[in-house]
Amino acid sequence: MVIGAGPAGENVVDRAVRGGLSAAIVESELAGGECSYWACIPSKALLRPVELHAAAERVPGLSVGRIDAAAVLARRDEAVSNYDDGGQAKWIASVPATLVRGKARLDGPKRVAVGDRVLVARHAVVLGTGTGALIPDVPGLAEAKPWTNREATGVKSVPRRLVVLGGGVVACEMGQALHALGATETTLLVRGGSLLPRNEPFAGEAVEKALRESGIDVRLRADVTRVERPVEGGPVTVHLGDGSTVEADEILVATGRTPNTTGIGLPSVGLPEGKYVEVDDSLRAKDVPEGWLYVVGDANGRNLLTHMGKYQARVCGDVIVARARGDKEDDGPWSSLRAGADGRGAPQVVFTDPQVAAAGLTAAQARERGHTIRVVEYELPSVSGAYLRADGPGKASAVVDEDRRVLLGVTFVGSEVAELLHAGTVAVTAEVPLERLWHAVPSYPTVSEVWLRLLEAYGL
Ligand SMILES: Cc1cc2nc3c(=O)[nH]c(=O)nc-3n(C[C@H](O)[C@H](O)[C@H](O)COP(=O)(O)OP(=O)(O)OC[C@H]3O[C@@H](n4cnc5c(N)ncnc54)[C@H](O)[C@@H]3O)c2cc1C
Ligand SMILES: NC(=O)c1ccc[n+]([C@@H]2O[C@H](COP(=O)([O-])OP(=O)(O)OC[C@H]3O[C@@H](n4cnc5c(N)ncnc54)[C@H](O)[C@@H]3O)[C@@H](O)[C@H]2O)c1
Repeated sequence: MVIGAGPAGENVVDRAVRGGLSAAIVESELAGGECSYWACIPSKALLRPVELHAAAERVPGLSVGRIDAAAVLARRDEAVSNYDDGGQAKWIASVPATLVRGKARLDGPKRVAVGDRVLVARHAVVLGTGTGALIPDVPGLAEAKPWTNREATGVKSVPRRLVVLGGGVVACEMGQALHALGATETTLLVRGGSLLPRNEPFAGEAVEKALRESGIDVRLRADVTRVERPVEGGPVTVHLGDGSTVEADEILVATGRTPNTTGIGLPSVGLPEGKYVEVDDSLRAKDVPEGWLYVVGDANGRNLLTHMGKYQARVCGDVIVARARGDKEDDGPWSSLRAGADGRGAPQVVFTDPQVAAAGLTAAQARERGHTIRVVEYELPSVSGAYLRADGPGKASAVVDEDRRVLLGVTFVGSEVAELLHAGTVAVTAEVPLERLWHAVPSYPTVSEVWLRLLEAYGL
């Protein structure tokens, strides 16, 4: 029994059925989850024309017209299947698995209640309930009915004046997209001293510079004290600690996520509500007797990314099958029955222009974990391929483990660097020795030649 048909829950079902088990999946909203309708898919549909427009403008000889916001929103609607999950329901049926519509809650060991029905699992129950937007406890904010990722990705009419709270991935991506689509007066109120604080510092700096150059007002160390919206649907005023105010037509809250673990019966199995559910590397919830409860995706708080949730789901489905069969389990770090990649620094792309693509550890994280490291960097415009593409500014960095001469992490910042990332994920995950990486020759003149330049910068 799986609760939540987001990308993580759906993939558990797929693996469990492939392994010979039967499965049912309960969904209270749309099969496909947050990712398909209000997160990854619509946000990237909105960002793609923005990045392409900027890329085309950088190439001498091309002149591109204005972005047609109405056409972009129409394509977004197509990308989210007009908020109709018929295609996903069909896919679940084809697995084959049973889709149960309704809000599920645990009702004691292996028991799942949906309305007045109780379904009993033979082997396991898996939670894949995801997260919702976290609204910080700022006086007046909740009453002002702020936009979350849902309203921002589902935007029908772009507000002229937009204020965004936050400086993480959602704030940067949606701030840039909405600004380019018509929010000419966009202000980012960032609590900390930089954007994208989980990445290498040069990444946040590059995105900040690009946002500022496009006309977005980025205010770092902003202390939001109070929000007012006296008339519903009217303008909103944000008060800051220094006495200044920002007035806008809409306010978007992008200050992180909160797990959907309240009201789903966790106390009936001895677990607290409203927290990420802690799991072991086989995705089994800790402190549940007989180990029948698993948690995948955002709800376990390990890595709030679709691809990592799907990875955990593949592991979890296979674990449930192996345990149902009574197979002997290899529990080594690279066992297919353990989510060993989770703690090594998940690959992630921030789809702004410039993009930020990173895998493994940042230099700061590597130092914190006690590694002896050396960091090498290279400017992307000095790579022939990037120059020919007229990619504009960009930079790559690699964190080298000096004891083992392998890469612990890589970061690329620049136009459309997303597709450079998987080579980095492979090198970091497979712990390819630098001396062997030296023989992986990048084609000329591609942007991938930055790999060669990084190794040369290291001294090879
Ligand atoms: C704006 C935005 C953009 C993002 N972009 C990216 C991106 O580009 N790449 C990326 O990797 N990640 C991205 N993410 C993160 C990504 O959306 C999440 O990591 C991903 O959706 C998590 O998948 P999940 O299956 O764990 O949960 P979800 O996608 O949240 O799905 C959970 C499902 O469970 C259902 N559910 C919850 N409770 C119950 C219940 N009691 N009964 C029945 N059903 C229930 C929900 O209705 C939902 O359908 C983005 C996030 C946001 C907010
Ligand atoms: N392209 C992608 O992979 C992608 C895109 C969007 C979201 N996501 C994932 O979704 C998750 C949520 O993204 P997010 O941007 O909402 O969260 P985040 O955790 O990335 O960033 C939250 C930001 O809000 C700030 N903040 C927190 N509380 C605040 C407050 N009270 N006032 C002002 N600022 C405050 C934090 O300092 C931080 O900068 C992330 O884990 C992210 O990885 C991924």
